[in-house]
Amino acid sequence: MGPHPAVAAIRLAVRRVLHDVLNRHCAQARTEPPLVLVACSGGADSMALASALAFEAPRLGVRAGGVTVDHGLQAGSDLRAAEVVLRLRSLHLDPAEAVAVRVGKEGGPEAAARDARYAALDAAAERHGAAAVLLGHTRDDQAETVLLGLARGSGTRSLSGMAATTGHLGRYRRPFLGVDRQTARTACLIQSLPVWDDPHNTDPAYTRSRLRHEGLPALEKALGKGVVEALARTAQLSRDDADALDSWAADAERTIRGAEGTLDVAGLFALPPAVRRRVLRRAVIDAGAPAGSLFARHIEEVDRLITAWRGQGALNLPGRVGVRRQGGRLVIRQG
Ligand SMILES: Nc1ncnc2c1ncn2[C@@H]1O[C@H](COP(=O)(O)OP(=O)(O)OP(=O)(O)O)[C@@H](O)[C@H]1O
Repeated sequence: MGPHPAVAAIRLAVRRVLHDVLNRHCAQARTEPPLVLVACSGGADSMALASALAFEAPRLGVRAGGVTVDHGLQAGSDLRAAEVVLRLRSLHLDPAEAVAVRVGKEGGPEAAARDARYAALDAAAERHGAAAVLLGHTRDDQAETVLLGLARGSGTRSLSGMAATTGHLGRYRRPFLGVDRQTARTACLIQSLPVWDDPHNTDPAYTRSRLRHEGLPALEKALGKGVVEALARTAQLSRDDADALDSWAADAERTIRGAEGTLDVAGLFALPPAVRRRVLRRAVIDAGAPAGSLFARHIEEVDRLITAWRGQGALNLPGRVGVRRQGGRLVIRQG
């Protein structure tokens, strides 16, 4: 008898990614087997991921380990991290380690914890020479990300949600973007994997938690099942659109950029708005604005300097970046 369908589904998802990691590794003419780490919070999604990695890796000649990050935000978080390490070891993942981080305040508590976590995962990947780090984001997480983007009035890039492959040299992989959360949970149950339920995930103080427990169920009630799948599909379609527009913008930019920090207004004006906004966003980031603090409304303000005000106009953006219209040029500079 084969494995339970939920277990088969998570293993297949991981196998696909490992094949890809192996192909890339071989293309680099490496002789030693690649190391793949799972980023594990101890929650159901990443425990299911750890179990599938532990099962598939030895069959494909891949070394597998795990890292858990202790954000130090709750009492006893160090004990929990130590327990996650024991669980990873019991799956024969080696290395298995806990990394403690200091969470700053920049951008709010959730963003600060995320930044600290990725910095720690990057450092762990470098330390161990890992070819890839697996993250347990599921299709439901993807649907939530798309809905949050819609509610904020975001463009196609934000609506494309999380990428399956991302980070330095495509280090981060999300094998479960096509797997729903219930499947991951069932796989944990079937395999008797102990999981830790993060209280933040059910705390109505958090937007994502309200969306998960109230918003999406209400949508499904109104529109029928399949909303999560449809939103995840929207993410993929938006990603394709955003990639195409990005490459159009990169081409356009070459002809529109003048001396350092200037753009040709007539050239910008001739572009379709979606392409123009991309060129502007890149120019503003290049001038020193932090990408994370730059929202669609900022770029719309810059855009209005080109489309609505003829001749003059100036504005200030995050990162002390100033934009001013000077005749036929848009000057974007920090300072
Ligand atoms: N403390 C942590 N240590 C290591 N990896 C983490 C940690 N927190 C999150 N991750 C990684 O990021 C992924 C997404 O985490 P997030 O908390 O947003 O989602 P989740 O749906 O609650 O996942 P999980 O059930 O695995 O906790 C996790 O599946 C895991 O791979």
